[in-house]
Amino acid sequence: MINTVQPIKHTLKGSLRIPGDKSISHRAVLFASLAEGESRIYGFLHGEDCLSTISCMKDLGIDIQEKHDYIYVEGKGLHGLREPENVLDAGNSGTTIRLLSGILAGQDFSSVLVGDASIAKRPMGRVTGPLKMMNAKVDGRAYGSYTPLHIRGGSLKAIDYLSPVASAQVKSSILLAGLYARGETKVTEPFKSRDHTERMLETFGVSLGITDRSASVTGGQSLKGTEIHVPGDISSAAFMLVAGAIVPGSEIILENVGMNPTRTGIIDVLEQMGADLTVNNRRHLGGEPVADLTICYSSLSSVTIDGDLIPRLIDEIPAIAVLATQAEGTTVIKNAEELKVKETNRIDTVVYQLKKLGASIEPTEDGMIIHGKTGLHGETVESYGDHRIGMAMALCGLISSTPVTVKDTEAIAVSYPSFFNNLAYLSGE
Ligand SMILES: O=C(O)C1=C[C@@H](OP(=O)(O)O)[C@@H](O)[C@H](O)C1
Ligand SMILES: C=C(OP(=O)(O)O)C(=O)O
Repeated sequence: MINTVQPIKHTLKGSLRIPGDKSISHRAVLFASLAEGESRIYGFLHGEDCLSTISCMKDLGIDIQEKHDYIYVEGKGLHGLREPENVLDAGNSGTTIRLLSGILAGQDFSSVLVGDASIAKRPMGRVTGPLKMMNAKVDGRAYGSYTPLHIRGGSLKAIDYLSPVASAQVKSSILLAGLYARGETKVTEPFKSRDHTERMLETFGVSLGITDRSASVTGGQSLKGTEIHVPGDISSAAFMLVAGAIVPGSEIILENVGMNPTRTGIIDVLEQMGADLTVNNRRHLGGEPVADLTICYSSLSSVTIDGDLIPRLIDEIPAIAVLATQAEGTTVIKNAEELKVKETNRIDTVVYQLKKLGASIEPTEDGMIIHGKTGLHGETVESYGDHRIGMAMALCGLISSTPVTVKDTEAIAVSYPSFFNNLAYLSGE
């Protein structure tokens, strides 16, 4: 699928309810499946990644049904999964394959996990390594470093793991395996990563030990079915925040956006850049903070983004790079080498596609440098099947002198299926 985005004739105006958070939707389905009794998930994201999680859990014998306004899951308890008859397909979703690996490490049966061509290039050793330390039998290409993964779980031993990367997927995978291990399993990270697993396990009745950069769980605790309300995804909201900040005259209201502090790096960056952003109606939805955001166009200045801010905005960097092209001065993004192992190498894909549109941007070993403010012009750009690259390029079309054509935009359905509809609504079409 190819989409051409025309330069905006007027402004972006209106109020949107952002679709459900992808990270939280995955976890809700996984944990509800492992819980005892029924769960209902409201506000679930019907993105392709989360649908991959549902389909894997169905293949593991869980009854999951789509109801009018919620997803019904009949949990079978920690030991209620059945050996799948076929390979489990995670599609494009790193979260699915890595979190599920942790769960499968605790199962006394054999399973094979695969994904698409992008997943085949992404590192799995970061989870299979510690899972092997816990005594799971895991194999795959390069000794379990790449898919397909074969996991035969069983009785696990607890570990105290010092993760070399700040990754919620690594942390979550090990903690989930830890539910099946004897004793206390602990993960410590260089910087705190998103903590949705810890918060939601608590909602399901599991007690955890949490410190600044570590989380621990004692094995053998059971999960109890519950109701989950999924907030809007700040990573999807980020694209609309950037759109509102760069299209002159815009005013956009985004309702019900997740404001978990481990995810709000984009808010900090917008504020530091001088964006006209207001956060209203702060409240809690289940175990997560949410708010309504109003973004208006304003002039922007450059920032430096590094250190512990990086895990708090890692998925927003493609959108932030577009924002930085419209900010006066030089924006530097560093310590973001994790970008290289996402759906694409997002340092390369962001830099080379933005360059095609006239941006002054260069790659570095661990990030990028963007000189602003530059005008952008129309061109045909690639998304390389990466949802966030596709959306970032589409934003450029709103402010370019001539239309921007983005290739392979079907990938956007991975996280934000209504992206183009939402943009069309805001532009009054
Ligand atoms: O746990 C999660 O839901 C996610 C964690 C992050 O990945 P890493 O754990 O690889 O940092 C993020 O980039 C991904 O989109 C979702
Ligand atoms: C990296 C992402 O997701 P995942 O790792 O689940 O594929 C993302 O959504 O940007």
